[in-house]
Amino acid sequence: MARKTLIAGNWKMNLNHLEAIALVQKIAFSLPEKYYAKVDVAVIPPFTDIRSIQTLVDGDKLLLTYGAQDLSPHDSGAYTGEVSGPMLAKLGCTYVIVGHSERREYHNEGDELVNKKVRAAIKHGISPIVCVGESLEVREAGGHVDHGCTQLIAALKGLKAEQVKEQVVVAYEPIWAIGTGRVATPADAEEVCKALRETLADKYGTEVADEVRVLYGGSVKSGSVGELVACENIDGGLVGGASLQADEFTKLCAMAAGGPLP
Ligand SMILES: O=C[C@H](O)COP(=O)(O)O
Repeated sequence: MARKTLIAGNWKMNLNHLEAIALVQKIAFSLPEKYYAKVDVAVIPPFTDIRSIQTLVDGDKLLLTYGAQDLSPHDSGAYTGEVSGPMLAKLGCTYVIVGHSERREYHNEGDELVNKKVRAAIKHGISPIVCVGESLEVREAGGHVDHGCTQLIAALKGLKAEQVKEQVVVAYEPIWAIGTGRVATPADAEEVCKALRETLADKYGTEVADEVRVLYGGSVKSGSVGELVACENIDGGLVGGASLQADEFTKLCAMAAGGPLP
């Protein structure tokens, strides 16, 4: 079992391409290269920033990777406003977020569409960061574990074990913790992340489940990431607000790698 910690910064609908360049440069400048041996760092900007970030990463041989926040289930055609897997692959995206609760809620994305998007990502060699997570109502009713596991099974429907093992990243994001400042306790996050891994083991075998990275997301900060990634089944963070500030994000990545910045 050799799962490398992943910190992915989901910028959501923030920062134009000039601001994106400035932030990536600051991150690259502030996070010494040695930390990348212990933690994979990714930025997930709006579509309009990706080309600028690609140029920066390629040109300066930066060690961080990048991805997109969504993709179309279709490869091309008359789908106004959509961005396809082949387009993202051509831009060198390593990851794409699929099934984020904000897309499920504001764009009515259901399990079937999430599954199609996951398959589109895999088909084009992009790792889907598959988000699952319950509302406060579901948690208070005690249904959080079942909810996350059911969402995960639906999202991965039709995938081969090899594809899950090599390409899928899972993110447990309880909706009540997103953007609220109310981070889940390590024990609460670990409970669900462990159950998600067990679900993967039941369906695809332990060899697969042991390789898949399961992240936690929801108000993760530099002060909380250490105890989260210390949990056996939490392999990193999907970070929203804290990924928009270079100082906080680099500190967070360093803490996830096991030590503070020098
Ligand atoms: O994708 C990221 C999550 O929605 C977490 O956002 P947050 O760190 O601002 O709570």
